[in-house]
Amino acid sequence: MDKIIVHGGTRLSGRVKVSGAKNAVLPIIAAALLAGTGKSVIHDVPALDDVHTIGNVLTALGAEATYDNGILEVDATRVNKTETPYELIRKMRASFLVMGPLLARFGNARVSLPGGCAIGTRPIDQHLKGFEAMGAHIEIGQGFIDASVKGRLQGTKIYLDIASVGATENIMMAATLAEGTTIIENAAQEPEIVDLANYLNAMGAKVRGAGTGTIKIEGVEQLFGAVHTVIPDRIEAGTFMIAAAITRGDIYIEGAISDHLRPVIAKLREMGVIIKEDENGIHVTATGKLKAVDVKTLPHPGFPTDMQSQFMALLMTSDGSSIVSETVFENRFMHVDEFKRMGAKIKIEGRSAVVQGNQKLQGAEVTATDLRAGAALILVGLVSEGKTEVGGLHHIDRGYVDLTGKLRSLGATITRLSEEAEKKEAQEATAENTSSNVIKLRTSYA
Ligand SMILES: CC(=O)N[C@H]1[C@@H](OP(=O)(O)OP(=O)(O)OC[C@H]2O[C@@H](n3ccc(=O)[nH]c3=O)[C@H](O)[C@@H]2O)O[C@H](CO)[C@@H](O)[C@@H]1O
Ligand SMILES: C=C(OP(=O)(O)O)C(=O)O
Repeated sequence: MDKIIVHGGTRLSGRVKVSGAKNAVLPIIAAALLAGTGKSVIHDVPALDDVHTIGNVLTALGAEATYDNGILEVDATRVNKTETPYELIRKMRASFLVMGPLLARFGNARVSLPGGCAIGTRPIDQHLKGFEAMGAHIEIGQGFIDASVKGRLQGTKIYLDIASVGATENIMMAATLAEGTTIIENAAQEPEIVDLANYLNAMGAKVRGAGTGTIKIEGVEQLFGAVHTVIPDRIEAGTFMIAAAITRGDIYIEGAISDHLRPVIAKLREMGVIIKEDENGIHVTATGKLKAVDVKTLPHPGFPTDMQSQFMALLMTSDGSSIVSETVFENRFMHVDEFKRMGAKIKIEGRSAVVQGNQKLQGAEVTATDLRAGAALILVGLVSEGKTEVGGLHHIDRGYVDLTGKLRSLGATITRLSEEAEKKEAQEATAENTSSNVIKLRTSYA
C-alpha cells in the first residue's frame, strides 16, 4: 500500500490553488443523467477517485462520458439501464444519488443499498421518504432498493426530519421532472446544494430557494445537457487554512470563497489566526501561541463535520484545552486513536472530545480511518518531531487532488511512497545494514 511520509517542523508559506468541490461535483454528475438530450460540459472537475467512480456508474448505465484536463463531458441520451450494482455503490456512498434522477427520468431505479461506513451508519430513510411522498413505490430486498412510479412523480411538500445534504439533493433532482411543484422543508443549505440547483436550472429546471431551508421545485417535462463550472472545494480550502495555522505559516489560498467558510474563519480568528479575505481567495497567517476554542459541528451554516478532524489537529497545538463536539455523525472520532499514537492527549466523552493543547507531538506510523482523518494526520505530521508515515491513502485519494504535491509546493517535507518504492527502500535499507555490519565485523577482526 502507498504511504505518505511527512517530516515535521517546517513553517508553510506560499500560494496554493483550490480544486473543484468533490461534494458539489458528485451530485452534479448524477444530475447529468436527467438530460434526455444534449451534452453536459462540466468544468473544474477534480481528478479524484470518487469522480472516477461516479463516472463509471454513469457509463455502466449507458451514458457516454469523457474526462480531459478538468473538463467532464457527459451525454446521457442513450442511458438504457436503471440498475446500479453494489460494486460501485460500495466504493462511494454518493453513488446513491443516481436514484433520484433515474426514477424521475425513467420511472424506475434499482440501486444497491449503501452500507454503513467508518463515520456512522448513514441511513437513507429521508431520501426514500421523499420519493414515496412523490408517489414512488419502494421495495427493499436482497441488498437492493427498487423504486418505481406509474407515470410521473408527483410534486408535493416534503419535510425532512434531518437537514440531510444527500436527501435534499436526491429529492431536488427527482422533483425537477415531476408533475407539479415540490417543496422541500428543513432542506440542507450547504453551498453544494446551491451549485447543484444552478446546474439543474441551466439544464432547464425551475429550482428556487436553494441555500435556504425551503426549496421549491416546479417540475418540467424535459431537461437538456448544460455547461457548468463547479464551485471551489471549501473543505480542501479549509484544510489548507489549518495547514497555515498549525505550522504558524503564511498561505494564500487561491479560489477559496470566504462565504462558504464562515464558521471556519470565525473559529480561526477566535484563536488568533490572521485571516484576510478578498475576491480571489483567503490569506491565512499565524504566529506564536493560539488560543484554545470549543467547536461543535452542525449542518451548514454551522461548523462543518468535514473540518472536525483537521481542526482538532490544530487544537492540539493551541494554548489550553478545548471541547470538540460532533453532532452530525455518530462515529467521527476514529482519528483520535491515531492522534494518540503521535502523543495527543484527548479524552472522548460521548459525542465530545476534550483536547489538551500544547502537546508535544511525535511522528509515528498511522492510518487514515476516513478521508478527512487522513488529511488531519498529515497536518499533525507537519508539526510533529521526526517522521510520520500515513497509510490508508485510498481514503485521502477520494477527496484531495495531489495533497502531497500541493503541500510540498508550500515548503512541506512530504513525499508519497508507492508500494514498489517502499519495497525497494526497505531492501536498500536491509542491504545497507548488512554491509555496515560486515564493516563492523571486519573492523573487529582487524
Ligand atoms: C458526497 C457528500 O456530499 N458528502 C457530504 C454529505 O454527506 P451525506 O449527504 O451523506 O450527509 P447527510 O447530510 O445526509 O447526513 C447528515 C446526518 O443525517 C443522517 N441521515 C442522512 C440521511 C438520511 O436519510 N437519514 C439520516 O439519518 C446521517 O446519518 C448523518 O448523521 O454531507 C455530510 C454532512 O455535511 C458531509 O460530511 C459529507 O462529506
Ligand atoms: C464524509 C465525506 O464524504 P462522503 O460523504 O463522500 O463519504 C467527506 O467528504 O468528508
